[in-house]
Amino acid sequence: MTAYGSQEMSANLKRVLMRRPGASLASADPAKWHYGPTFDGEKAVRQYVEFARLVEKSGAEILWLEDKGDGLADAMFTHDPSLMSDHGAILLRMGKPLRAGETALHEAAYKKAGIPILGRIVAPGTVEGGDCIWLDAETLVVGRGVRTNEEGISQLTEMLDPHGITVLGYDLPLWQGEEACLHLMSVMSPLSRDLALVFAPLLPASFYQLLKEWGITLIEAPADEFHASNGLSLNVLPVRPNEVIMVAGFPKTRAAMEAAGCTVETFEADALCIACEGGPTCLTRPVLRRAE
Ligand SMILES: NC(=O)NCCC[C@H](N)C(=O)O
Repeated sequence: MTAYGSQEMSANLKRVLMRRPGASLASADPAKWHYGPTFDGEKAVRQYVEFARLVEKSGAEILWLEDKGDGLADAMFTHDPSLMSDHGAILLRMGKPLRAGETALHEAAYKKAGIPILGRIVAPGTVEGGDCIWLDAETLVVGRGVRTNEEGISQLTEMLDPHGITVLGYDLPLWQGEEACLHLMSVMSPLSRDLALVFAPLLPASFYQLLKEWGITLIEAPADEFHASNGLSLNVLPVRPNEVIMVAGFPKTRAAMEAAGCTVETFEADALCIACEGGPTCLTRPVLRRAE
């Protein structure tokens, strides 16, 4: 099956590219990778099993990449090295130099699955998938920051404009510095077409205004849980509109989403997500999302 296509963030997740962490993560040097004090490679591998079980339970087909010890510890965060469109996959160029080798893994996986490549970001451009949010099928918002630069956004614009897609770039704050991971998706998780979980203090102000203009209801992520989780309380994965998977341990954030009509599943991820600076959305590269 070669099905692909995704120009939205919360329609039913039908197919997804994921990489099971193994030897590379288990032996990662936390100082080199900027992993936090709760990092424990073996525990992270175990926590991932539970996350994968939740994705499988949702009914999504998983295209698996395996970690056979190539040293690419961050490669489990498959959201970032490529982006999917209805016209094929876009191979990205990572802003974090340690992650440069991951794009080739995605390219090989798409080739094997028979999924066409629409284009690729080339030097000096950089774009990471976590900085890209489809507001609708014709509008891609991209965060400009440490990981994604202006040149990368220009290349995306040239690639997508012929398909009737507008690319809008917004400056991200520096927050915890150049070594840390702050993507646009670190401060906003779309939950359905008109509902999103946000941490407004770190959103680009004019993007916040755009979301309001578009009539998107914003759930404010409780600040104490956002900070306690290194921002990961906010990174939630919709497997269907308003049906999400989140990291366990953030009851106020969970209750805020439930009060807005969401169903929430959780998994323990102190060693996997909080330590490694990436949540459930980052652990998945949607290949096919469809309303039906
Ligand atoms: N989309 C995401 O927010 N991905 C998280 C990536 C975390 C990884 N340790 C990184 O620094 O790139």
